[in-house]
Amino acid sequence: MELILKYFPNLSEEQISRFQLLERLYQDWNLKINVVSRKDIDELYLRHVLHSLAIAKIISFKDDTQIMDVGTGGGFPGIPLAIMFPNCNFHLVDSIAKKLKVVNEVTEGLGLTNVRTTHKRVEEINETYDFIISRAVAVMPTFVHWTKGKIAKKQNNDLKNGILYLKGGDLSEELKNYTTTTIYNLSDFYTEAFFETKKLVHLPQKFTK
Ligand SMILES: C[S@@+](CC[C@H](N)C(=O)[O-])C[C@H]1O[C@@H](n2cnc3c(N)ncnc32)[C@H](O)[C@@H]1O
Repeated sequence: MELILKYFPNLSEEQISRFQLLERLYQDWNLKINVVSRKDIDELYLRHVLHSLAIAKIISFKDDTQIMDVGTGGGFPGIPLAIMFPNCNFHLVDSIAKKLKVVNEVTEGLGLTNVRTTHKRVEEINETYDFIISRAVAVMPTFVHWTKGKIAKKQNNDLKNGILYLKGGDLSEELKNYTTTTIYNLSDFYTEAFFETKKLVHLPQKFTK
């Protein structure tokens, strides 16, 4: 938890208690339904929470921003961001029901009212969002194809509506067709070795049509 406060020192009491509660909730639920690897549970705050919150290092979502987390798995990056932005709406989607069971239990345990979940493939979702967030789900061309037409035209935030994708490694080949993409190195935000090769990609709306 100190790790979170190191990079996000201005959290409210409610946010701090929710972030603290996360560890126990994931430990408990992970014993029943394994959605996070053992090693990752031991380093939940580093590998999952802080990693998810990298998105909050480049954007402070305005109130009422609509966000979909595609392939949320156990709730990342959606859950930490829903704690961070309690006045934004998060739609967490995954094609595997048992993962969403954990997400629903954690959401309830935290008392979050800004999270809903849907058990579907993202291709079957017919809504629009200001931002589509994701981590480790598909290569970018596939992801762009799946999420086509799901970004709202109206802009409410300083950053252009679009995809915010957490990725690792060399992205030059995968992103060569998306020329106005911005790639953020997470090592610019965080000093831990885990983030050395990690990136956050922002693909603005016009490339997601
Ligand atoms: C490697 S896991 C990543 C989970 C989570 N985002 C994280 O970073 O911890 C990929 C997840 O994407 C989901 N997924 C893959 N293709 C999908 C699709 N077309 N629609 C919805 N979910 C999908 C899988 O069920 C799985 O839970």
